[in-house]
Amino acid sequence: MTLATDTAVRADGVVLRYGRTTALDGVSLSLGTGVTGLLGPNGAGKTTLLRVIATAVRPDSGTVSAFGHDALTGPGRLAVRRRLGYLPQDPGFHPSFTAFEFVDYVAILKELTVRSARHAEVRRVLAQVGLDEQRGKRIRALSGGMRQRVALAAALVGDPALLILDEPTVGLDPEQRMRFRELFADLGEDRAVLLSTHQTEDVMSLCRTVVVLDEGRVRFDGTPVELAAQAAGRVWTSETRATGALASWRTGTGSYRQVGDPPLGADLLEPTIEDGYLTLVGLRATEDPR
Ligand SMILES: Nc1ncnc2c1ncn2[C@@H]1O[C@H](COP(=O)(O)OP(=O)(O)OP(=O)(O)O)[C@@H](O)[C@H]1O
Repeated sequence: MTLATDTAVRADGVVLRYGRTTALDGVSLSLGTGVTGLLGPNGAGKTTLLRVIATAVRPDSGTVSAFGHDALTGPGRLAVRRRLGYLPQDPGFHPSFTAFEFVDYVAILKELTVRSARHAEVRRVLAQVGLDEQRGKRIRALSGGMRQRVALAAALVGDPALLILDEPTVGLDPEQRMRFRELFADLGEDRAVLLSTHQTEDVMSLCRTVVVLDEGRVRFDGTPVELAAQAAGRVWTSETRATGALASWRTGTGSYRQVGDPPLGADLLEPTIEDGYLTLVGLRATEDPR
């Protein structure tokens, strides 16, 4: 059974504990076609949530479904895995494999059993990430950015309808980040892409929706513009540093840019997505100390 709507993934009330740590504390969200950004401070539960949706770990409670399949049953899990591409933080490279051999190995695990068709698919995904010339190179000889591309190629095998990417642009230089951005935007045109990142610019330029996770809970779920609007009326500029602001720094022009509670008559600025994020996560930290 598949859902008639655009919803690719639905999670409801997902709880996952590691011993005494509650990594996910009742997470609900749904993902449709397009790129969804997942933002959150270190330890917020982003990787855990991606692993749950990628069926790599089972939650203690709650439900997860993808394309209408219950991801927590055996047959449902298999159906989800067949539609899924997952780029984990550590892809488990074997450094003496070539790029081609690694992606081919992943393709075998993805049940592409006919050798000629599988090799054609491996060449296709390596070309898609711009690595056709390097496919015979050993992974140990590739730069960090190229290794990330190999990992992305592996995730793209079989043209999955759901792509889960855990901090794929970490450690990339600006030019490579731009290339990845272009690729993710293309990929998001006809599939659901869930992208965990610390790069608010990636979210602003790419994502249709953004989810902010903090201490295992969804703090925000909306558009990037709506996230920026969380800081409306809370960003201002002044000649001196304000005390008690969430953030305050001297800009290149010599004046201070500040986020927090502005004084009366403050010279307000247009908030960015980063300001919105800081307002959400920073305020929680000061209002609800646990
Ligand atoms: N295998 C594990 N065993 C025990 N605790 C874990 C395990 N994995 C994660 N945790 C804990 O669960 C919480 C959420 O971790 P998670 O890695 O999902 O966060 P994150 O948002 O991805 O962080 P980061 O941005 O640093 O990657 C943290 O407190 C972390 O220490």
